[in-house]
Amino acid sequence: MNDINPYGGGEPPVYKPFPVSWEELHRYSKALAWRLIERGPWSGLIAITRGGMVPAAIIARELDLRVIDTLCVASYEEMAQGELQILKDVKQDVGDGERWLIVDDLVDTGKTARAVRDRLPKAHFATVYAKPAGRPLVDTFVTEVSQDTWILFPWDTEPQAVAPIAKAATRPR
Ligand SMILES: O=P(O)(O)OC[C@H]1O[C@H](OP(=O)(O)OP(=O)(O)O)[C@H](O)[C@@H]1O
Ligand code: HPA
Ligand SMILES: [Mg+2]
Repeated sequence: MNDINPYGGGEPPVYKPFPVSWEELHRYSKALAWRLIERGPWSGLIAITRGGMVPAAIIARELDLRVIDTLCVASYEEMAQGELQILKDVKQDVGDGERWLIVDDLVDTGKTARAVRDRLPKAHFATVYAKPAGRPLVDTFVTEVSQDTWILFPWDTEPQAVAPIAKAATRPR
């Protein structure tokens, strides 16, 4: 198994890297929009910052939604999960969230989704990617990846040279 911790330092968690390109993210976000249009109509969309803003923009365009709000949540510092902080609440009067769509890039442990659902219990929670621990908290998603996967989003990565697999596999760690 490959292991990654692109940020270096400390005890690196061992994950399978799962790189995602802009094109893939666009395609999967559009696939999510196809699933969501059948569940509408929606009063508007709430993006969970920051990762949710990219799929939210694509979904809002596809579903022709123009009322967009944000719920600003911070939980991870690089790859380390910290204490979840709600930095800014929804500004729009959305009540219990009924007929509102919440969009995030992924659910991992489900901690973020649980905090958001506690605030907006009737809203529809949608993500592009889901790991098994968080999957029960999502109403609609597109792609499941294993819990020991780290999804590398295009905004967190840049192309760089890598050793051939044969050389990397024999290199002492
Ligand atoms: O299911 P969980 O274990 O809670 O993890 C999922 C959340 O973690 C990431 O956000 P992060 O807090 O890293 O902030 P960011 O969106 O600004 O990158 C991701 O965008 C999800 O919102
Ligand atoms: O797999 C992931 N990738 C990027 N950000 C994340 N935040 C929680 N899990 C992940
Ligand atoms: Mg996030």
